[in-house]
Amino acid sequence: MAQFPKKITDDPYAAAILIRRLVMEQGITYWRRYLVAFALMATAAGATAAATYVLGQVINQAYVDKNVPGIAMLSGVTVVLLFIKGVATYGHMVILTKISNAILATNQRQLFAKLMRESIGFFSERHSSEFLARLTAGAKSITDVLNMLVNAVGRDLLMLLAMIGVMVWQDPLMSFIGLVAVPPAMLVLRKLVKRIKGLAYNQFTGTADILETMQESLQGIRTVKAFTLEDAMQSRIDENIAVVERNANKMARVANRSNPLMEMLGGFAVAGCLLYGGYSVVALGATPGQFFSFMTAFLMATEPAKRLARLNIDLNSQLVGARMLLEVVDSPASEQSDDDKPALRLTDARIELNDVSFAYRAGETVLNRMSLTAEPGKVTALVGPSGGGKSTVLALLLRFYEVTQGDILIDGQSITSVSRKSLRAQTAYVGQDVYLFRDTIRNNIAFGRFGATENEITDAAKAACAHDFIMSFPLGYDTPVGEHGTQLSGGQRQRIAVARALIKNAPIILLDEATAALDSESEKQVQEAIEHLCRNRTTIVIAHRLHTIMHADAILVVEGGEIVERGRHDELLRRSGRYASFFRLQHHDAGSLPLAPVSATA
Ligand SMILES: Nc1ncnc2c1ncn2[C@@H]1O[C@H](COP(=O)(O)OP(=O)(O)OP(=O)(O)O)[C@@H](O)[C@H]1O
Repeated sequence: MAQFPKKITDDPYAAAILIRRLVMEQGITYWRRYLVAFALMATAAGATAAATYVLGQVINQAYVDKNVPGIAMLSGVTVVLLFIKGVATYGHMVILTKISNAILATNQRQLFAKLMRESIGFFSERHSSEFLARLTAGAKSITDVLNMLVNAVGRDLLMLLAMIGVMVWQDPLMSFIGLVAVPPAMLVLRKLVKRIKGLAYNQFTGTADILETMQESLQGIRTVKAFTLEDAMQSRIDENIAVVERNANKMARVANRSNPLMEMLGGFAVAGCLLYGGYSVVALGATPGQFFSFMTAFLMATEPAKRLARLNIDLNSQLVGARMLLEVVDSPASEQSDDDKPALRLTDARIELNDVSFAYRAGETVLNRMSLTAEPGKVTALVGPSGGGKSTVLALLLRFYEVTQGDILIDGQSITSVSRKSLRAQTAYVGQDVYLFRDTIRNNIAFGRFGATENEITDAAKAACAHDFIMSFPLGYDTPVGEHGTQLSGGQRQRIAVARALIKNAPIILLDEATAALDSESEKQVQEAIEHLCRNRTTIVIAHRLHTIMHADAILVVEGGEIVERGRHDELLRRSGRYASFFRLQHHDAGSLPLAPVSATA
C-alpha cells in the first residue's frame, strides 16, 4: 500500500496557505507573462461586452429605427469585435499553457532532485508508485490550481464584471433582480468543499494503488506467469480500479450536487428578469434593444458566475495533489548533502571496520561489534548463512546507511568524515541483482564512467568476457537491453555489470554474489571477468558458492552479525569449524569442484 499520511490536517497545507504559497513561490516567477495574459483576457472580455452592447443597438435599429445601413454597419462592428476576442483568447491561452508547462516541468524536476537526495532507507520504506503518482498527478495539480486562479480572476471575473457592467448600464433595477440568486448559491457550495477534499485525497491514494499493482505485476511478470498469478493480480487491480471508480462517481455526485439547485435559482432569476424586462418594454417605454442586450449579457454572465461559484470546490480537489507533491519536496532530506566534506584520499585502499554495530530498525541488531580489515590489493571474502549480515557490511561501506556504533576507516580516514560522492567514486560495486538501464549495451557500460571512449568501452567489455557475445548481436554495442536488461540472459547482464565496474577503474571493489545466479559456463566467464576486475585492488567479495572464493587472501565467516571464523581456505578446512562444514556440505552436494576461483594473486 502506498504510504500517505492518513489524515489531512489543516496545517501547514491548509487551502489558503497552499494557494498563497503556490502563487508567491511558483506563479510569481511568471508575473510579466501573466500580466500580458490578463491584458489579453481583459481585451476578450471587453470585446464580448461591446458585442453584447452592439447587439442591443442592432435590435433597436431593426425594430425601432428600421435603419438597414445602420444594421449593416453594426454587423461589421460585431465581426471586428468577435475577431478581436478570438485573437485575444488565442494569445492568452497560448501564454497560460506555456506557463503551465514550465511550472509542471519545474515541479517534476524539483521532486526528482529531492528524491535523488534521499537515502536508500527512505526508499526501502516506500513504494516507488507513490512517487510516480506525486510526480505526475501532484505536479499537474499545481498547474491546475494556478490555472484555475488565473482563469477565475482574468477570464471569469473580468467577463462577469463586464457583463454586469452592460446589465447595469441597460437597467440597474433589473440587474439587482438578476443577482439575488448569488448569496443562496454561495451558501450551498460552501458546504460541499469539505466533502470534496476527503474524496480527492482518496482518489489520489487510489490512483497510487493502481500504479503500484500495475508496476508490481509488470516487473514481476515472470513470477506472475510462472505461478499463474494472472487472475490474482487481475482481481487485485480490479479492486483498486473499482475503488477509484466508485470514488470518482461519488466525487462527481458531490461536486454536481449543487447543480439542480443552482439551475433552479438561476431559473428564478431569469424568470424575474424576463418578467420585469418584458413589463418595462411594454409599460415603461424601455427599448427592445435594451431588453435584448440585458438578457444577452445576463445569460453570458451565468457561465463565469457558475465557474466562480464552484471555484472553491475545484480548487480544493486539486490542492490535495499539490499537497502530495509539496510534502515530499518540503520534508527534510533523509540524506544530508555532505559534498563540502573533504574528498577521500586513497593511498593503499586499506579498509577497516572497527567495532561496528548496526540496526536497520531500533533494537534489531544486524551487525554486532564487527571488526575486520580488508588488506590493500587483496581479496577478502565474506561467507556465511543467509541473513548473517554480509550485504549489510557492503551497504555500510558504501554509506547507504550509517553505522549505529563503531567506525569504518579507509586508509585511516573515517568514511563519515569524507564526502559520500568521493567514497563512492573510488568504489566499484557489482551486486547480485544487476540493474541495467533501458538503454544500449554501450551506454550501460559507459554509465561506469561518463566520458569513456569507444575503445575503453570495448576494452572493458573484452576484459569482462562480454565482447564476444555483444558482437554476436546484429546491433553489437547498440543492442538495447530492454527494461531492467530483460532482453539479456542473467550471465550476460552480470558480465555487462562487471564491464561497467571495470571501466570505473576504482581502487576498491565490492562484489555481492556476483556469480550467484549463473550456470557453470557463465560463472566461469564471469569469474574470469572478476579476476581482471580485482587485480591489484582491495576487494571484498560475498559468496555463497565457496569454490569461487577458495583462493581469497582472507575468508571471514559471518553469522548473526559477527565474524565467527577467519583465515585462509586451507586453514579453515583444517580447523573443521563452520567454514569446513559449509564447504563439505556444498562440495558433497555440488559433486564438483572449482571452476575459476577468485585468485589471491590475480
Ligand atoms: N533494508 C532492510 N531493512 C530492514 N532489515 C534489513 C534490510 N536489509 C536487510 N535486513 C535484515 O538484516 C539482516 C542481514 O541482512 P543481509 O542482507 O546483510 O544478510 P546477508 O548475510 O547478506 O544475507 P544473504 O546471504 O541472504 O544475502 C537480515 O535479517 C535482513 O532481514
